[in-house]
Amino acid sequence: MTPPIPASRDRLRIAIQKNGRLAEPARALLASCGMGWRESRDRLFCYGESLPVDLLLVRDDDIPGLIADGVCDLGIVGRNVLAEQDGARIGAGRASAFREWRALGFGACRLALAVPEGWEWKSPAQLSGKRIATSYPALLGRWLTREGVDAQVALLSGSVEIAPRLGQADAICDLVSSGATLAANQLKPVVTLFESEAVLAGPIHALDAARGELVELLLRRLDGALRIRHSKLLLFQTSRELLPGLLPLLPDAESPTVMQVDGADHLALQALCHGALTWQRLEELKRAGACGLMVLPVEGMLA
Ligand SMILES: Nc1ncnc2c1ncn2[C@@H]1O[C@H](COP(=O)(O)OP(=O)(O)OP(=O)(O)O)[C@@H](O)[C@H]1O
Ligand SMILES: O=P(O)(O)OC[C@H]1O[C@H](OP(=O)(O)OP(=O)(O)O)[C@H](O)[C@@H]1O
Ligand SMILES: [Mg+2]
Repeated sequence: MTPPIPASRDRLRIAIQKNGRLAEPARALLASCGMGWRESRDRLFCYGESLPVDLLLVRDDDIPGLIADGVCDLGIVGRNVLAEQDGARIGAGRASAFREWRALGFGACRLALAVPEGWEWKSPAQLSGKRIATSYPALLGRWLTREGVDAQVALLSGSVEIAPRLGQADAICDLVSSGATLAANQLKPVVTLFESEAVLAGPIHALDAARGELVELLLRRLDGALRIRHSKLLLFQTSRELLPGLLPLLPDAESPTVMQVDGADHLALQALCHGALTWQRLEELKRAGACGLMVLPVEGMLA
């Protein structure tokens, strides 16, 4: 049965992308914080069953506005979208209404200025009097002002890379990840304006007490989930004599616990490692005197 959208605002509401690049990773991250949902048949709303936290499934561009209007409390969105819309508000003389609360470590990309491959790029001054196509007029405008460049901005909502070939623009400013789309359109990136990743966005001001408590709980779980995301628990045994030679091989280990087993000389070590524990690393540890090496996944962590 389709769950009704609760009117009660003592539940928390988080907006995430319905479809697109951030949709699945955002859901997976929230699920790793212990959230489970019942989804409406139209796939626009998810009723939180394990916590009083519901999801709104929307276009990513709508997320900052939903937070600004108080329709939802938090959202998961690209920093690029958040910064662009904040810049647009400020440009229109309005106050900021949302901000980044946490960086989430996925959806990495950059906003870059790209020019035709044949251009010999020397400096931003070359763009004076040129037309630049972009979906990010506020971020581009801020950069042009800072560089003192007087260029024309052509606003496009997608397929920006094709604009120079269509004679619609001389250069572009768009998101780049692998660079494949630029290369396919005979363009080259020349300046990075902005580094982006998915972020948890929320209002500028703290939420009221009831929802504030729920947010605190969620943030504690989220911080734990983010910390252990790429982490593993490493266990091994060694002798007291060899331990000083092993510790420098674990620069990414968080406060290793050393325990004594079978008399003074025999030790067991347990450490949460944040870097990759490759076969090569394990073999190096073994050569340095570690034995009984074990790598275990970490399901949860509460500091
Ligand atoms: N090539 C890329 N690689 C990695 N992350 C990207 C890339 N392109 C965009 N992103 C990030 O993912 C976010 C969502 O991108 P997506 O293409 O799904 O958005 P969209 O087409 O605007 O979706 P919607 O239908 O929700 O409006 C972007 O705002 C950006 O933060
Ligand atoms: O550097 P790359 O790895 O090639 O990625 C960059 C492309 O990815 C995004 O578009 P997307 O594929 O989401 O299509 P869109 O035009 O619908 O946004 C972005 O707008 C670029 O066009
Ligand atoms: Mg969008």
